[in-house]
Parts: sequence; structure tokens; C-alpha cells
Amino acid sequence: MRIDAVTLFPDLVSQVTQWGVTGRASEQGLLQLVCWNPRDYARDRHRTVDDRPYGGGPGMVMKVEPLRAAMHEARASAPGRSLSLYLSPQGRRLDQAAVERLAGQERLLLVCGRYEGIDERVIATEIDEEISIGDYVLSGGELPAMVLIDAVARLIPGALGHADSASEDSFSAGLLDYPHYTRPEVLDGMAVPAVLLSGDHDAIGRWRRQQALGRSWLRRPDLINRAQLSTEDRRLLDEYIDEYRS
Ligand SMILES: CN1CCN(c2ccccc2CNc2ccc(C(N)=O)cn2)CC1
Repeated sequence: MRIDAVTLFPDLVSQVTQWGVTGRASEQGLLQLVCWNPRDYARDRHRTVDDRPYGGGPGMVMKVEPLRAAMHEARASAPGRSLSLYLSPQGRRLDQAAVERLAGQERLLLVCGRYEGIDERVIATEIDEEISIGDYVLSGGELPAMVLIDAVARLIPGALGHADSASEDSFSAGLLDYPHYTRPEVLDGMAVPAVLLSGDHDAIGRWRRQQALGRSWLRRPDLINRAQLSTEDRRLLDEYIDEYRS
């Protein structure tokens, strides 16, 4: 998958291709990330990329021309249509469903805002979707872009080795994960749940599903309401709730 990022800090965004799952995906050619710096398209002597806001007020706004020139170069640099995304607090909240949809695109063009943001006319004419990674304020769109790249890259076929794909499978889509344990078997007097040592893989699977359901019910009831629970799920969750309330 080809992802282009328009950013004043290309060295920050490209770090995502240096480490871990996304690093390997990049090495294997599954993920191709190219960064474009608007400052390289600023034609004045001082390579200006920001300007003062109409209407006054604090801060600066990213200039249209360098941004648009960088976007056009990025689009023209490879075949296929790019879906252009702007990472901003005003965007639609990113969730796994949106990540799965974006992973299906042939190309993504991510625009990372700095300063107070970009000229609204660029959003109106050049951006397909505005996306937020959550309701909090960051200094720029680069970290949200890296979050999105990571989430999307994990879904590229072959990106997750067996070890990771196992964890991906076990994460019952749309619910919280079950608790994980490794050696030692007893830590400061706290023992690993016996079922996990039993070798009974059906019981272990049921226990993990029950934990995922129960933790979702406790911490994220909104996920439970949205989830399609089987009758077995319902039984496991009711058993968990009875235990919790006893
Ligand atoms: C003080 N404000 C300056 C302007 N800024 C801004 C405005 C527009 C675009 C990018 C940014 C960069 N910041 C981001 C970006 C994304 C998120 C998110 N939640 O996805 C949070 N923050 C917001 C903060």
C-alpha cells in the first residue's frame, strides 16, 4: 500500500518505517511511505509556509500554495487515485471500522497540519475526509498520521507475522482483549488463572471469550451494546456478571 504524507517534519513521520511491525512491512515493500515537505515548495526567499490569520487572533495558518503544491506532487508521483485525509480535532473519530475501510484504499494522502491549521479552502477543495484520533489537543497532525499508518499497515496482508496475527485473531473484533499472562506462574503470591495451565483449549477459549465480554461490559458498555452476541456469548457474559455481583 502506498501512503504519502505532507508534513513539515518528514523525519518524524518516517520513523514509523524504522521500527517493529510497520518497519518490517516497509522493509518487505508491503508499505510504501513517502513524505513531502511543503517548505520545499515555498517559492519565496525565506521559504515561508505560514502566514497570519485573517480576522486576527493568535498563531499562524499554513499557507495554501506550498501545501497544495506538495499535495499535487505527491499525487502525481505514483499511479492510482489517493484518498486525501486531513488529521485534525475537527475530524470524524477514527475507529477500527474506519481503519479497515482505509486499508482497502490503493493510496492514502495524509495532510499533517501545524500552527493553527490550514486554510479552510484547501480542506474544501483538496481533502476527502477529516479524521481525528481522539478528543485531545496535539501540536501537529504528524502523530495522528503515524497512528493511522500503524493501524492501517497492520491490516495489509502479510504485514503481521504469525506471532502478531495470532494476537490479531484473538482480539474478538469490537470487544476488549482478554488478560494475558506469562512466566512466572506465581508472582508475589498472585497465581496465573488455573484454566490457562490446564491444556484444555476449549475451556481456555471459553475463558478468554468470557473475559473479553466481561471486561467490555465493565469498562466499555457501549461496545457490548453494539456487539452481535451469540447465545453462548450471552451465557458466558451472564455467568461473568453473576460472579461479579455475587
Ligand atoms: C492548539 N491547536 C492548534 C491547531 N491544531 C490543529 C488544527 C488542525 C489540524 C491539525 C492540528 C494539529 N493538532 C492536532 C491534530 C489532530 C488531533 C487529533 N485529535 O486527531 C489533535 N491535534 C489543534 C491544536
